[in-house]
Amino acid sequence: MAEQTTTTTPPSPSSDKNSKKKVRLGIMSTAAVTRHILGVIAALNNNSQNDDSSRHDAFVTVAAVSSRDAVKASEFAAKHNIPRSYGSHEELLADPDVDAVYITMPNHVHSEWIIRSIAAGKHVLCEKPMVLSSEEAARVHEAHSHYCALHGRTLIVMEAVMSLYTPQTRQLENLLSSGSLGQLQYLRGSFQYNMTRNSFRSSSTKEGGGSLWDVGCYPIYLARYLLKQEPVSCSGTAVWSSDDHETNYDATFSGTLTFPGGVALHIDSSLVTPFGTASFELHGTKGSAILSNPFKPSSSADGIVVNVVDQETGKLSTTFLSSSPTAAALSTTTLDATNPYHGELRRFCDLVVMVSSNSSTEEVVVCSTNPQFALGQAQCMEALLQSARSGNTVALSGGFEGSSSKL
Ligand SMILES: NC(=O)C1=CN([C@@H]2O[C@H](COP(=O)(O)OP(=O)(O)OC[C@H]3O[C@@H](n4cnc5c(N)ncnc54)[C@H](OP(=O)(O)O)[C@@H]3O)[C@@H](O)[C@H]2O)C=CC1
Ligand SMILES: O=C1OC[C@@H](O)[C@H](O)[C@H]1O
Repeated sequence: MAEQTTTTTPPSPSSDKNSKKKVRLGIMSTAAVTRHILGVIAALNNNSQNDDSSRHDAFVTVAAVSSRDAVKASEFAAKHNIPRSYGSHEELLADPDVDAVYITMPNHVHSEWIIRSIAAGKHVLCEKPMVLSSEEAARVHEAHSHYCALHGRTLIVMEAVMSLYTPQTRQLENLLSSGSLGQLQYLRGSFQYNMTRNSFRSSSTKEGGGSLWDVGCYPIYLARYLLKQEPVSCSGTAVWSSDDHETNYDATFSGTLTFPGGVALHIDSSLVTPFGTASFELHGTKGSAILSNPFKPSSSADGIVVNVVDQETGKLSTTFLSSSPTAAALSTTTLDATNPYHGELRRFCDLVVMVSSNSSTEEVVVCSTNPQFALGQAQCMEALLQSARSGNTVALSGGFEGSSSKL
């Protein structure tokens, strides 16, 4: 467990020429996943140079990068035009000109570095999964509450789940609140691919390896986010990578989570299918919504097919929610085709600026970035793995106090 330290002068986001706040981000590690956020930031910078409208203002800048290896850090910094590089994460945390960190290390060290970052007074965007157990979740929660109370300052700690920040997800929220699908009956989510490179993903499940932690988590995040509820029980089945319980991981996972009122979520995930697939479906008493690329939409054609049966005439109508102009045969509603990593980064930076300027923190309490959201997720993941190991259905306590109402 990291020692807690205190900061004397909390950093505050810098201002550009138009007095717009820019969050100064420090990237922790040279992981492959950083390419998504770096791509968004490069595009933002490019746009703001070529476009005077505030629509394209760069709201974030990468101030520094750290790695366990100073040479790697400096090469990464040179490649991506990052002003400062450090050969240790401690040095980055001591940089007063870093407001927030982006934690991209392997899963088993996330909670340690979140806690160290909080103690250094930094806002945190941490790659999923933020934590690997309820115990880690509770430690992060305690460190966060302790820091905020001691310093009278709100720190944002957000789990980087890009799927929650897409236009498709906004559209699903609208569909559910409109009631057009009727009473929800069940949801189904799937994410599989062929893991071709060696990584922490083939470490034991205790260390965050396996398909459930890597990709099976996405339909669970999305369902909890949309339903605004925590499941009450679950069961899971895995195809294990070996017979050694200490070191094996789930190469493939299938599970069912039951929410209050009996709504079921079926999930499956795999690291060993020959090609990648992903889908998410919601089925209600009046209709269904089917997404072909729900977690990481990448093109304008990644939309939602909504089938609704008219209760009086029995007639089925199909709508395709998409930004694709080729969907002319169906009744088409346009979605804004935004990069999911842009939505995620924008949300994080808006929250950092909001709490740094001491404006209302009410939104922080009710948004999906509340640390409670990660706590509820940790309970689901632990319970599913426990069920797959034991062969029993596992009861869930409904999440941490207030987690579902604060999504
Ligand atoms: N949201 C998304 O779309 C995606 C999210 N992810 C998440 O991002 C994270 C990183 O995944 P990925 O990019 O594939 O990872 P990589 O394997 O590419 O990189 C992880 C980095 O962490 C550092 N590292 C490696 N081992 C250790 C260790 N034992 N302790 C501390 N640091 C270590 C290394 O950086 P260095 O040598 O510089 O220290 C390494 O480059 C994971 O949590 C994953 O779940 C991954 C892919 C997509
Ligand atoms: O989080 C993730 O999402 C996309 C996958 O390709 C990747 O392996 C995983 O870590």
